[in-house]
Amino acid sequence: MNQSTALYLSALRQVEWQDPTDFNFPTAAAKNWLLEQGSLSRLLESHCHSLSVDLLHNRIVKAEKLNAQEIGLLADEQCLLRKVVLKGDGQAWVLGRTLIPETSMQGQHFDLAEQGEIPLGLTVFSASNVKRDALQVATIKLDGRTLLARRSRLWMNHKPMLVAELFLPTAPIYAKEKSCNDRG
Ligand SMILES: C=C(O[C@@H]1C=C(C(=O)O)C=C[C@H]1O)C(=O)O
Repeated sequence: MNQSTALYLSALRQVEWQDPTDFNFPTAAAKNWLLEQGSLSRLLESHCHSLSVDLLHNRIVKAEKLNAQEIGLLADEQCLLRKVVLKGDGQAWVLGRTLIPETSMQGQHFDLAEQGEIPLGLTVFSASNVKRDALQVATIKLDGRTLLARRSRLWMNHKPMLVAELFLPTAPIYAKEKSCNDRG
């Protein structure tokens, strides 16, 4: 893992999550990205020719490694911790950090521990019963930039996982919006 990825992951762990109703979205487009209820992977796919995943970490963490918010949103049990970088046409767009309780992995049609370099959302949102709740948003100030992040709980066949996503500097969420007076 390179230094900037480690820095981003550390920042994502320390962020102060906010309720979307209290958040000042920088643009309408950013609001749409942050509040996306469907698969973020699918939304990213629609902005590139090829979406790929670099798997950085995929190991079980003990319950004592979870913070109080994570325990409150999930359960006080050991979880699979999955960290990835989602890339659009080779550009690093999103850092994903997902906690999947062991009980959430049981009884699924897919072994989520073996997800590998397939975007998690493509599998989760293929399930018959999926919903997203507890969505929170945040800004992260790093290297003189303000980056956007979100965290939400996904329920796959009534079993929860917690997904945190940091939008990296080249992500399409930051694309300059054509204002009405933009020429061309
Ligand atoms: C949860 C989703 O999966 C995406 C893919 C991830 C992965 O492959 O680990 C992690 C976070 C998400 O950005 C989604 O597409 O909404």
